[in-house]
Amino acid sequence: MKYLSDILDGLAFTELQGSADMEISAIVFDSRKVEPNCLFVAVKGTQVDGHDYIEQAISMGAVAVICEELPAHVTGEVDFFMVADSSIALGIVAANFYDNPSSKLKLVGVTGTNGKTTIATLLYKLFYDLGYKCGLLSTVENQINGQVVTATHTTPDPVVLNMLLAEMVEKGCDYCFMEVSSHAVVQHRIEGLKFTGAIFSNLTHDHLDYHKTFDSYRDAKKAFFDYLPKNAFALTNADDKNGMVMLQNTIAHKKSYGMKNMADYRAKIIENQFSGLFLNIDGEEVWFKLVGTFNAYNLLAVYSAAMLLEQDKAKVLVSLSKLTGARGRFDYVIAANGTIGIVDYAHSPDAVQNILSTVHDVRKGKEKVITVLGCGGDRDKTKRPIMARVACEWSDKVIFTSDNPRSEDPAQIIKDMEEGVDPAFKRHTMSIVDRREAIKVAVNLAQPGDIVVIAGKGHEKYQEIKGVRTHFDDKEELMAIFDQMK
Ligand SMILES: CC(=O)N[C@H]1[C@@H](OP(=O)(O)OP(=O)(O)OC[C@H]2O[C@@H](n3ccc(=O)[nH]c3=O)[C@H](O)[C@@H]2O)O[C@H](CO)[C@@H](O)[C@@H]1O[C@H](C)C(=O)N[C@@H](C)C(=O)N[C@H](CCC(=O)O)C(=O)O
Ligand SMILES: Nc1ncnc2c1ncn2[C@@H]1O[C@H](COP(=O)(O)OP(=O)(O)OP(=O)(O)O)[C@@H](O)[C@H]1O
Repeated sequence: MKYLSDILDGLAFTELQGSADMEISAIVFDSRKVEPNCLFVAVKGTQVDGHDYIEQAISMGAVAVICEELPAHVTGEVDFFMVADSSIALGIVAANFYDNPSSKLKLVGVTGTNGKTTIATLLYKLFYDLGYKCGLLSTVENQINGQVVTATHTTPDPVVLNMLLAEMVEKGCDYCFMEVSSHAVVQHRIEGLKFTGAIFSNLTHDHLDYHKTFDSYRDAKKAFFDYLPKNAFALTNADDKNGMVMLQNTIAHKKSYGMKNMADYRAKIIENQFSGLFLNIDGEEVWFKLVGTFNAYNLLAVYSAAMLLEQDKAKVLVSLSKLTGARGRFDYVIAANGTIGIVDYAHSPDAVQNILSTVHDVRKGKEKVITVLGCGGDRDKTKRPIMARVACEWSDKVIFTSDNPRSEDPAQIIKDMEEGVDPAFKRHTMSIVDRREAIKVAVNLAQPGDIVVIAGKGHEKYQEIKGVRTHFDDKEELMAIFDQMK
C-alpha cells in the first residue's frame, strides 16, 4: 500500500475530483486486472481506448483514476486526475509506486535493431562474473541475480518493469542491463526511469508494421537518447549510418565505439573462425568464444560500456573472453557425420544477411550452406521478399517454411517471400509449410561438413498458428535429427 499523494509525485495533472489522501493497493492499466483500492490509468492503445473501461474499473474496485478525458458517466466516490498523456503518467506513477528503483541501481539500456539481447546478456554475464549482483531484462528471459523470470516482452510494461527493478533492488543488485525496444520508447514504457547509460547497436529495416516509416522508427530509437540525464553515458556505434544521429540532441556524455570510423573505443578483427574471434580490442589481443563480425561489434559495445562503468580493463577482458552469447544466437551443434547446424534468431533482412555472411566468413572451404527460413504472420509484410532474397544470395539452397504465422495463412506468407527470389535461383529453393519437416529435409540434403542454418526462432520454444501456441524448439528438433543419425 502506498499513499496516492506520493504516487503522484512529479506528475503534472489537473485534479478534478478527490483529495489524493488515500492508500493505493496497486497501479493497474487493464480493467480486467483491477483489484480493490487500486489506481486505474486509462491508456489509449492501438486496439482500444482504455478510457472506455473506466466505469468497469471503478465497478471492480478502482478508487482513483488517471485519464486524458473524463468519461460521460462517473459513479461512486473516486478521485480523478486529468493528464496530457496517460502513458507518460503510467510510467511516472509506476516508478513512484515502487519507490523509484531505477535510481537505486545502475541501469543501462540497450537499443538498436539487432544485438540488444546479445549485448544486454553479455553485460549481465560479465558483471555477474566480476562479482556484482545484477539484473537482466531481455527478450529471452529476465534474471534477478541468477534467478530466471520469464519474459513476455523485450521491454515490459511500466508496472512489471518497475516491479522487477524493485525486486532487483531488494535482492541487493548493483546493476541492471535491459533491452529498450522502439515500441517501449513510443509507448513510454521507460518513462520515470533513471538511466546510467544507453547503448546503440545499429539500425536497419524492421518493425515498419508498427512505426510505418524508417524515419519514425529511427526517431523512436533516438528519443531514448534524448531522454537520458546529463550524468549518463550515451554510447553509440560510430560505424552505423545512424550511429551519430542518436547522439545529436542528447545532453548525456557522448561516447562511441567502432572498427572502421573514428571512435573512443576501437577494435580490429585479427581472426574470425568457427572456434571464435581473435580481436585487438582497445590495444589488447584477445580470443573470444563468440563468432562473427557482428559479435565483434557486440563485444566491443560491451567492453566500452564496462569501461564507462569504470571497471578494470584486464579483468573485463579476461571475463569477456570466457563468455558465450545469448541462447539461440549463433547456437551451433555438430552432428556425428560432421554436418553443422546453426540455430539463430535472425528475423530481419539485416540479421539474415549478418548470420549468413558470418557463416561464409568462418567456413573452411566449399561446404554448402542450406538455410531454413520463415517470416512471422501479422507483422511487417514488406520484409518478407527482402529476407527471402537475402537468404538466397547467401545460401546454396533455401527452404521456406513457417515462423509463427499467427492469424495468417502460412502458405500465403511463403508466397510473399517467394516474390523476392531471383528466377535463376528458384530451382535451389523449396517451400515446406511444416517447420519440423523443413528442418528434416535440410539436414537430409546436407553432406558431411555442410552447414544448415535454421533462422528466425532462436530461443523461442513455440510455434504460433491461428492464435494457438504449440511447443516447438529449433535446437531440440535439430538435435533429435542429429541423434538419429548416430
Ligand atoms: C503493438 C503493441 O506494442 N501493443 C502493446 C500495447 O497494447 P495495445 O496498445 O494494443 O493495447 P490495447 O489492447 O489497444 O488496449 C489499450 C488499453 O486499454 C486497456 N484495456 C483493454 C481491454 C480491456 O478490456 N480493458 C482495458 O483496460 C489495455 O490494458 C490498454 O492499457 O500495450 C500493451 C500493454 O503495455 C502491450 O502488452 C502490447 O504489446 C503487445 C502484446 C505486443 O505484442 N507488443 C510487441 C509488438 C512489442 O511490444 N514488442 C517489443 C519488441 C519488439 C522487438 O524489438 O522485437 C517489446 O518490447 O516487447
Ligand atoms: N550487432 C549486431 N549486428 C547485426 N546483427 C546482429 C548483431 N547482433 C546480433 N545480430 C543478429 O541478430 C539476431 C538477433 O540478435 P539479438 O537477439 O542479440 O538482437 P535483438 O536486438 O535483441 O533482437 P530482438 O529485439 O529481435 O530480440 C542474432 O541472432 C544475429 O543473427
